[in-house]
Amino acid sequence: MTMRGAGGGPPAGGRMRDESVIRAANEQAPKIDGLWQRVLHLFSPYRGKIAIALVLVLITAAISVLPPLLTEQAFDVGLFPPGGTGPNIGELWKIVGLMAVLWVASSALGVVQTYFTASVGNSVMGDLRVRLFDHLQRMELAFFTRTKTGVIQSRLQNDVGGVASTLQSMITSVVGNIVTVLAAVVAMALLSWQLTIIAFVLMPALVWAQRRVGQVRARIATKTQESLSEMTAITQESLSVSGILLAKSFGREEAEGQRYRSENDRQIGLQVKQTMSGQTFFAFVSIVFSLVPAAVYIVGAYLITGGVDLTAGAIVAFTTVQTRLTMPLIGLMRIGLEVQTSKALFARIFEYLDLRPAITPSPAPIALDESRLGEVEFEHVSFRYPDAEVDSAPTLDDVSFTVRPGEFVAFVGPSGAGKTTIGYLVPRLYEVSSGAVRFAGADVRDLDHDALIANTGIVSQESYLFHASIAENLRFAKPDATQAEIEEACRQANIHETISKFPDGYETLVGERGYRLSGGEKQRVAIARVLLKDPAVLVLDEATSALDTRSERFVQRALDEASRGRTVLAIAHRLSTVKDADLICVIDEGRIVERGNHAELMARGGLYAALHEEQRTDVQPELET
Ligand SMILES: Nc1ncnc2c1ncn2[C@@H]1O[C@H](COP(=O)(O)OP(=O)(O)OP(=O)(O)O)[C@@H](O)[C@H]1O
Repeated sequence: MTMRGAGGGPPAGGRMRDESVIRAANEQAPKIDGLWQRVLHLFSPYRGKIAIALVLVLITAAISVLPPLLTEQAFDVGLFPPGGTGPNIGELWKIVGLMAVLWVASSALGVVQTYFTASVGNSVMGDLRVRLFDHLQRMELAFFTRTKTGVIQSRLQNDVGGVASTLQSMITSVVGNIVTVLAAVVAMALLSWQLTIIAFVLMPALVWAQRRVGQVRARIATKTQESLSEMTAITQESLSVSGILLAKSFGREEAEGQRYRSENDRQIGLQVKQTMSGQTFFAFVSIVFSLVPAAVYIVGAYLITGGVDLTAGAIVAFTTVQTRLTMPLIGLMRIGLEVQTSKALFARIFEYLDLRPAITPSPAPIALDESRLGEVEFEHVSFRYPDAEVDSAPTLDDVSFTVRPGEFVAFVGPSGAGKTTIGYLVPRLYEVSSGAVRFAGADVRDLDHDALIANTGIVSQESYLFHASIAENLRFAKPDATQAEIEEACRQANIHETISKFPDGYETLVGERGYRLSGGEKQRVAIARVLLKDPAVLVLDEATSALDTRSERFVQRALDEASRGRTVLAIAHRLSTVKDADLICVIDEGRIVERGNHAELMARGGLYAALHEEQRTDVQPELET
């Protein structure tokens, strides 16, 4: 059984408001339990590749320990053999040859290992992106009405993209560097344990400082990502066709540019702050490491004076290893810092992944009863939008009606009365607050969701087309539609002739959101699209509103034709389009205040008759011109 009612539903992720609002008050990264376990879990499908990469890392690391030890040999056996007999050239060649072989082998292994890490890192990032995309698609409509599109896009692109480098470096750089460092420490300890202590005496302090810097950077990273979100949102809003149209028609380009510039300035500031927050620390680390050889010479001198057996070769080899250790050690600290910083990004990604859709398909769905297909019933339905004030009047209040298969039921009433909302509740785009919506006799909350969607078609007030060809837009409804089917649907929607006249015909690109088409053309393509889907129940929300009188007549006829044998719930402003409806429900302030056919409602002399009169007198002057 699914949860009933918006109030009884899960604490919908949906409850989350626009992130700029939440974060303004709370600039911390979201708290996610078991964050690192979850990050590690992302790698589990790639265990095999990771194992290969790690083996390669270990081999490379093991190999890298040998050359410094060979350096000692080169000095103490090859160049300055005991006894002062001069260099032993034969031995030196062998040692140098072995060194060269080891360097070639370690570089070759490095290339192969990079392939494995890059492939795992990118695959994990790709999986995360797809998981997030799929998850967001399952979120209820209300989530999208309250969250800026750009903010959603930014989590997918900037946050997931931002952790990419960390994902890759986590696999090998961490393990690789740890192994290199450990091996080097072992080599150093073998050469002289006393000098090793000197070399690492400041390490604990550096690790502590690194953690502090990491925490600061994580906080800055959260702000940076929020700012990036905001920038994406501004770009998405201002540089979309609708946005640019609005800015141009109101002469607001400069103001929009200013909005972008000020967020951009904030972004630059944060990026610089983020980069600089680590710089001082790493400058300090570099100084410490650079001073170690000097300290080693001094301490070495004291040790030799004190009777400790230290050869020149051992000191040179020690400082060679120590210098070679510096880069991996700093690398490790950098990764540590990067991982801490990426925590903020991972937290943002998991925060979205943890959002629970307020509307979920029933776990035990009821199969659609084909014999009752076309029946739609509202049973004492009350509804309040999830974001509406709790004590506000409900958008729909105790709405009940029954539509039998093949009937044409119209919903009319003043603007904002709740007509569109009724249309949304049929395919369960929102959950009723109380009462029930029944489709083919079953509660939509219990019904097989795919069957419900497959048998419902909506032509909404604002028809949305993808930036693709007309044919591709139509095939969205039926991917395997033949050209003949497409043309037939377009003929019914009275758009075939128009499309045929376009130079590219059905291959014409409609432009972003269909802006290359006129309002009427776009509307008719949208109608053709739903006709191609051929659903048992059609919700027409002002489907003919964008059409001129002549075109409207054609489409109306087509819709009448398409409505035959189909249940239609028509939401209309123009009462002329619903005169022949089997039932007209007059909605006012969320309630059905009158119902009946046109003649009955006219005879009643109530709201419907008043609206009719209003429209008749409104239309009159237009007809006279
Ligand atoms: N996502 C939403 N969140 C909160 N309130 C909403 C939302 N969508 C609509 N409303 C409110 O619900 C009420 C009913 O809206 P609805 O779109 O159903 O009206 P309508 O009768 O179709 O109006 P119109 O004829 O102007 O299209 C309105 O007061 C509107 O402001």
